[in-house]
Amino acid sequence: MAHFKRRKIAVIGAGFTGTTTALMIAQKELGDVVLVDIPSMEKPARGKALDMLEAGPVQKFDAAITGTSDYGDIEDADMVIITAGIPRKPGMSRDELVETNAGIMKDVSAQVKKYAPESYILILSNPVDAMTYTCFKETGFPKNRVIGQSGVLDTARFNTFVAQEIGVSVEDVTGFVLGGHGDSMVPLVRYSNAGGIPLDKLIDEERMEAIVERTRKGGGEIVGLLGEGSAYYAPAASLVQMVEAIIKDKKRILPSIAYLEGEYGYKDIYLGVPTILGGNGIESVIELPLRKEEKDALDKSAAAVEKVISSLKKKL
Ligand SMILES: NC(=O)c1ccc[n+]([C@@H]2O[C@H](COP(=O)([O-])OP(=O)(O)OC[C@H]3O[C@@H](n4cnc5c(N)ncnc54)[C@H](O)[C@@H]3O)[C@@H](O)[C@H]2O)c1
Ligand SMILES: O=C(O)C[C@H](O)C(=O)O
Repeated sequence: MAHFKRRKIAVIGAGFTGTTTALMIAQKELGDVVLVDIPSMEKPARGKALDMLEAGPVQKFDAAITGTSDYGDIEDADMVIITAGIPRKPGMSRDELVETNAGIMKDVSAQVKKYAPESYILILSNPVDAMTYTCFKETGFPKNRVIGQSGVLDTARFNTFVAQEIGVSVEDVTGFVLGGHGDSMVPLVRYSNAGGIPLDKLIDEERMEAIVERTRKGGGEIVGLLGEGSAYYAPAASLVQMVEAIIKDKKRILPSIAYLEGEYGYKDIYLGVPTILGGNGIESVIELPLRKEEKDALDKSAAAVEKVISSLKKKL
């Protein structure tokens, strides 16, 4: 007889992005959440989990949320979201986090491989393209189950700025951002629209270029304003959209950091591309024809990611 159970979703790193993601998952009743942090942070992780749990009766959600430092508690998780790692400080690039966060990513990946070998992994820790590559190599999981988040967030930023510029609902704006999660990411204006209307019919070239530039530097803008730490509300919302696409087998067209084996002309790299996200994780990568200037911009972004990955390859 069938016995239905809630999904088990592990969130590694009980900091700003991890806890915000956990709360949003619970609010949407996507599954029970296990929040994991290092032993010295176990008590705060348990405290935050309990606090969120107690929001359930008010907000009317049923989801168990627990905090722990014991990786045994993620056993047989259906999905693992990795947010463990340090954020950048004002003036730093994400790539400067690579040494510290690669060490953390290796440790976490080994634990996920041991305790949740069938899980789908979503990675947030920066520099996220290279961290997703690290997790892929360390776990040996198939590429459809190791997925990085950046494009949903970068597109959300682009959509926000476009909607503000033309004074319309964010719901009507569909942006499109390709490439690595760095300042050379590639917002593709030609494939973006508002209510189906191409953006060049609504926004002049100079204003559009300013929006593209602001999108590229969107993470840094928030790092500068916060003074300490980096963005977490929109990153968490972006992760949750990807979790939902997979758990509900929605087959959404969303940008993911995917392992490429020849798509767009790149091999053995993780990079942001349009994908179909469904019950099997990344079910396919959508390849689009690019104009020369678009492909040049993507090449530049891929080269920046490749440089960070190469620095890690010797140690993987
Ligand atoms: N890809 C993106 O779009 C995106 C967006 C936002 C943040 N980020 C990145 O996500 C990471 C986390 O950001 P944050 O704001 O949550 O930082 P944070 O400092 O608030 O939280 C990170 C947590 O990870 C924990 N941690 C460290 N090592 C661990 C380990 N081995 N196991 C379990 N937990 C461990 C820390 O104790 C801390 O609680 C950063 O690297 C940040 O740059 C990426
Ligand atoms: O900017 C950062 O360092 C965090 C994250 O990658 C973001 O884009 O908000």
